[in-house]
Amino acid sequence: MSASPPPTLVMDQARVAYGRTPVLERVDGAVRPGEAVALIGPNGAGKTTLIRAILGLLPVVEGQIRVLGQQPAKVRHRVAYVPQVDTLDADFPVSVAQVVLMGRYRQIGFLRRPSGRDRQLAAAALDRVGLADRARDRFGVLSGGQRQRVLLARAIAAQPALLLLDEPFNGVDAVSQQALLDAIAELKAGGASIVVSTHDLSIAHLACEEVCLLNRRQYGFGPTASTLTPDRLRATYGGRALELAGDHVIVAEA
Ligand SMILES: Nc1ncnc2c1ncn2[C@@H]1O[C@H](COP(=O)(O)OP(=O)(O)OP(=O)(O)O)[C@@H](O)[C@H]1O
Repeated sequence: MSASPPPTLVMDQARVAYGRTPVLERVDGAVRPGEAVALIGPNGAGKTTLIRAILGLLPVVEGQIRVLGQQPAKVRHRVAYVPQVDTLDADFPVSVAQVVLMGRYRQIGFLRRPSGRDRQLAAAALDRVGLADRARDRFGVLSGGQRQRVLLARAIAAQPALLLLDEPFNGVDAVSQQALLDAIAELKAGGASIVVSTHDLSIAHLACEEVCLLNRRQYGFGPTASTLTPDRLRATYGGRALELAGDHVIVAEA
């Protein structure tokens, strides 16, 4: 029997702070190649903060976070990040193809010209999210869901070992949601590890082997089906109303 591969991401009693203010405590867990974990928690729980710590942009003041066995900042070139789409300036005058090609810059360096292979990888990534026909369009004319798919294509073009997605399904229609889910499944099949923050628990059931329940500290980390229990969710969300719909648990935000 072959040993399972080492985890891409390990969090060990991690505590993350903005200056002196701790935002997250006792975060623990591991994500292996080909697996995805959903970060679940209410507004202000610290999901974006954890993503920023995994990127090496915020200090881990106690415990540790390791990516590919190293400090996050040292392996930043192996990690791709898809920010919340509404944090971006849609008026920036750049084409869809140029946005995707930016995913190659960490590999090629900002001063070198992209090679034919870089352009091929970028074109294949745009095709993967179903937007090959929009390559020449200006990024800003696309819908929010389409922009989210372009940003995922930019991340795919980087061929990351670890992909971090911050609420990629917010305000996205069913077509874009399926395109994002398909692309995530393909990335996992290729051996990438994925961390995705989401308010939509059905996404955790559809796309993630594991979930990490957060609200300033960790309320659970483990296999999706056994960890997303009503009791744990109620604890994570501070007792706010929960509604059970078939397999999916919907949290009604107060
Ligand atoms: N730059 C900052 N300096 C100080 N505190 C911050 C900073 N950014 C965020 N915070 C605080 O950290 C806490 C967690 O915020 P974070 O954005 O990580 O939550 P989140 O789970 O991603 O929320 P949402 O679901 O609303 O995006 C919040 O209380 C927020 O006010």
